[in-house]
Amino acid sequence: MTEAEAGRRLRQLAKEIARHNRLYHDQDAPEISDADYDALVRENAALEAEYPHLVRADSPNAQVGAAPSSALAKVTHARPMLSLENAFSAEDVHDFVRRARRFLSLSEDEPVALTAEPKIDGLSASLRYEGGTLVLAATRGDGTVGEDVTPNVRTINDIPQQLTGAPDVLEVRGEVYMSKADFAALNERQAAAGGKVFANPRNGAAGSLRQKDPANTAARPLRFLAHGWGELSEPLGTTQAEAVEHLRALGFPVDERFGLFPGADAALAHYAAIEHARADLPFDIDGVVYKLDRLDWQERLGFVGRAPRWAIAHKFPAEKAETTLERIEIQVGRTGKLTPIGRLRPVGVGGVIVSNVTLHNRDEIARLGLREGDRVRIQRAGDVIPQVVENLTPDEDRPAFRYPDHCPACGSEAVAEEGEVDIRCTGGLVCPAQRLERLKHFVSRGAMDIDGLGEKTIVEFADLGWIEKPSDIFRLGVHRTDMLGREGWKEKSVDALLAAIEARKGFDSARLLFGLGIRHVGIVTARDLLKCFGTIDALQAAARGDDGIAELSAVEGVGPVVAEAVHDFFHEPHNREEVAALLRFAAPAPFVSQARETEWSGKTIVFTGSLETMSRDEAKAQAERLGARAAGSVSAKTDLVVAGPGAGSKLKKAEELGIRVATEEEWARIVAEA
Ligand SMILES: NC(=O)c1ccc[n+]([C@@H]2O[C@H](COP(=O)([O-])OP(=O)(O)OC[C@H]3O[C@@H](n4cnc5c(N)ncnc54)[C@H](O)[C@@H]3O)[C@@H](O)[C@H]2O)c1
Ligand SMILES: [Zn+2]
Repeated sequence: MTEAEAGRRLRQLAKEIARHNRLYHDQDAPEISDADYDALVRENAALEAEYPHLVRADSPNAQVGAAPSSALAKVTHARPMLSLENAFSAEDVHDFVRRARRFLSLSEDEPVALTAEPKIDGLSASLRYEGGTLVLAATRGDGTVGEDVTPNVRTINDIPQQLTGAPDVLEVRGEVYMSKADFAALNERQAAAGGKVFANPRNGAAGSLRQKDPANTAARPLRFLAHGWGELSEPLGTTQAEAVEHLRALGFPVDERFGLFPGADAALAHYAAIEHARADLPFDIDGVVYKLDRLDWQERLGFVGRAPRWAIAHKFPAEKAETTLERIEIQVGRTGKLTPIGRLRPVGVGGVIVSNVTLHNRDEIARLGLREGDRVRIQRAGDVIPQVVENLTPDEDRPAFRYPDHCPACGSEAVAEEGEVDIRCTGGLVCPAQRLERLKHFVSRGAMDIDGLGEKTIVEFADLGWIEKPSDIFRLGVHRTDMLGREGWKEKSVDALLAAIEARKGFDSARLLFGLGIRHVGIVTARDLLKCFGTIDALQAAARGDDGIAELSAVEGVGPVVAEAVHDFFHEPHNREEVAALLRFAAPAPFVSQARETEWSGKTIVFTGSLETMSRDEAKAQAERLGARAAGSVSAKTDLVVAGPGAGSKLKKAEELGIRVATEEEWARIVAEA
């Protein structure tokens, strides 16, 4: 590599690592595995070692975490909260001890005692007690400035609010984490409620702690383990082990596997024991942390860059194995996304038998050149789904795996959106894989709003084969007698349901169009489209015309991505048949714009963060009724930003541009008063 190339690569790495730091630490939504992330960091460190004069001011090597979120108040730490240097082998650990010896000028035979304990995969928190009372709790943030999470931390049972016999000023540092079982249950609840699903317990814990509303944190089962301290008005002991024992005596949970060892070899044996127990621990760990026991030595060693010289994290290797990829199968998700799954000849990896791997998407299959029958190396890291990391029998002459261009569940065409790797089935209305989601959406409050047709009933009727597609809802009357014969149905409830359905004939055509569930077509876009074309029939004709996409893109408020989605939808014959049936049975009313002339007419409003009393679509519809336009991104032309909890970059941008920001409550007042 030439020097110029090294410089370019270092710049790329700085940018790339900073992006992953934001995704991981700030948004709690990593895109790559920790092992892949660590590889980028190591590549950066190796290049910096080779070209020390090229080390950048924004070197990832000198940074901790990510800047604190603007949604929470900032706290400047009394003493910085650091990261840890990593070791990946026993040799790295011996090196660490050798470096410390040299730094302290110790003789060869002077023993260097080490503590060793699990490295808990959570997020660090600093708890400040004054006069024995918890007064402040903060996240690490970028190490210097963190986020104030005091009210949130008060909801964690493991953390004492009051201490007896503690130093006047005591900052306890440790890990806020979520157990594996609580994490699985949280994700299940989040998925059922259509909320954010977390990649791992660490992200789940971080997302749960960093809430604007502590009531949200209280609803999440968070725990705490102490492993260190910050500012102190008097020392906790003269050694790490003494100080940790002191914290335990004050009432802080300390992991039972914390131990003191006479030297590196004994500490490494403890590492092996912890690694062996790893799968059975109730929480995720990603390594073992060793610390020099003597605090006077810690003091002298101090820290360099972003990490102390007296501690190191010995990471567990990702677990790997080799086997045969027997088949590649395509699954269709609830939202129509096609996902390739690899069926393997079963193989043991780190104590479990693995027979399936995710192959992610079409690009990943192409990148690895995978075909059925290939020998592959697979990796399982923590509790994540195993993945293929290497194709051991690549062969460019054999034909590549043919990725389907039709949905295996319904035969509709499957397409990728511009710039997207995911391939999706376009036959949403008729695809059995997407049936329940589509039906639920169709009858939902913002769409056809059919009373009495909840999720449970939809599942019941779908199982009976009475409703497969939305138009079947309007033909439910033919099953009236059968319905009456079913448990839980009385004449009154059956007739109420049939009347509610009947009442939706001749209903709002924008709501019907929205109810079709065309990708990217929310209620506002549905109105924009109908404002221009008048009826769904006319819209369909335009979408199918020679210049369909261009014609749709020309509509105010509709961009090329939406235009393409609408075009793809009407291109699919299955969908056209279903739309024709719906127009026949539901006979929607022609579109009438409901916008009023108000002080908000012609203004642009952006909604960001989560809204609690209304759906995003309802909020946009409200804006429309005031004659305003709901936009997706903040620019100098934005007139108002309505920000709910969790608002991120859009809120920040609004603040930078000096744009008016309102809470959901204030927005409700604006709507009521306009
Ligand atoms: N996948 C991604 O995109 C991505 C992005 C950024 C970071 N990461 C992961 O995060 C790591 C870097 O994050 P980091 O800077 O927080 O470093 P780290 O998590 O590897 O180590 C430092 C942290 O370990 C914690 N810790 C847990 N148990 C401890 C114990 N017993 N004693 C002392 N400290 C303990 C402390 O909170 C400390 O801040 C990477 O190694 C990577 O695995 C992943
Ligand atoms: Zn399909």
